[in-house]
Amino acid sequence: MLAVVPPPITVRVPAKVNLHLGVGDLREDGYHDLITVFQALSLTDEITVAATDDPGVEVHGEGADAVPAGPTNLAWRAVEALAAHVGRNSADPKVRVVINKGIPVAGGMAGGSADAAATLVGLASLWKLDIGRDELADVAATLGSDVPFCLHGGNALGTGRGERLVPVLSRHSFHWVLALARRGLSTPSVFHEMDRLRDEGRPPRIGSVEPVLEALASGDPRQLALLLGNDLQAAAVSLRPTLRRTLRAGVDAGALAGVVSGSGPTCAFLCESAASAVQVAAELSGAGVCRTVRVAQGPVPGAKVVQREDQTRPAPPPVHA
Ligand SMILES: C[C@@](CO)(OP(=O)(O)O)[C@H](O)COP(=O)(O)OP(=O)(O)OC[C@H]1O[C@@H](n2ccc(N)nc2=O)[C@H](O)[C@@H]1O
Ligand SMILES: Nc1ncnc2c1ncn2[C@@H]1O[C@H](COP(=O)(O)OP(=O)(O)O)[C@@H](O)[C@H]1O
Repeated sequence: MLAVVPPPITVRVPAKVNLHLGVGDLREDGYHDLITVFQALSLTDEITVAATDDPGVEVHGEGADAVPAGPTNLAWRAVEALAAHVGRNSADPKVRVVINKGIPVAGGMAGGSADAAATLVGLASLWKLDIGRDELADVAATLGSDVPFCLHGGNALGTGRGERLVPVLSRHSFHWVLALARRGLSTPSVFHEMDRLRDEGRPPRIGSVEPVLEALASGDPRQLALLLGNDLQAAAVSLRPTLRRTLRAGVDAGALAGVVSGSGPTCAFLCESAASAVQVAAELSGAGVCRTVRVAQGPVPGAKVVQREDQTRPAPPPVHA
């Protein structure tokens, strides 16, 4: 009898920006306690998981060369973790993962975490698992601090390492311009640099989170712009001093405010409207302060299976007169 091979599953997953990233002291386990407000943005990766006799990971798209295609890829670690969790053979999971990157690599936008979250959602569907989002989030948290939020999407308040989430309501969409850098920054190095700067007595810590939650609820981008804050920003700028110029250029171009996204080096600029974001993006891309710019909006949903009719279709062949 012929075995029925399930069709491949494609999952779309968003990047994140931290609207507020308050970092506590270094813990004994090497992590820092965080109080953060995440927002999921319409800058996405697409992951396809398929049953196969030729297992492995393929990476395509922007920055693919900088992403490991072997067992250290976070998506592959997600395959192994979920297989082990549900009692499948994690040493030979017979799965192929194809990653299409749209999220900048090592950009402080949770690209690797997004791929891990998408892989969990894809495999739950491919393997027809009877597993709830909470159980999936527990597996996600073993893979990285940001992975649960990539499953969750929307807006959320993150505590602990960032893995404990409470949904946060917001009104309206917010419009962003993202300035992508030529080279990434390593997350652990930025946390180390922040500890070093604190040992030297600098810099001041950001304010409390409550006003940020109120601004999100109000939906007023001007109110939110005044409150964007990131305790890792000074460390990212210390390691990459050109970011100071990028942050200034975005505001000069008409953004309401700019902030380094997570551990950087991507800079995120909050704009008044969709039209303003397009204008800011055009001006910023001519300013020579970043590799490229993207326009995005948030919040958007977390990792989600792409229904067949929504899948990115190949471009139609050119029509000749
Ligand atoms: C800084 C943030 C903010 O959202 O995002 P990114 O800039 O990476 O996107 C996250 O906390 C990153 O989360 P993630 O990228 O999943 O980090 P993990 O793999 O869990 O940890 C990588 C390393 O970062 C440091 N780390 C991470 C999280 C945390 N709360 N405290 C830490 O000190 C530790 O040195 C850890 O070994
Ligand atoms: N699927 C993946 N996508 C991107 N990076 C990955 C992936 N798997 C492992 N990595 C590694 O994780 C590092 C951090 O990348 P990423 O998650 O994109 O950035 P950040 O932690 O700044 O949000 C990269 O330098 C890369 O080597």
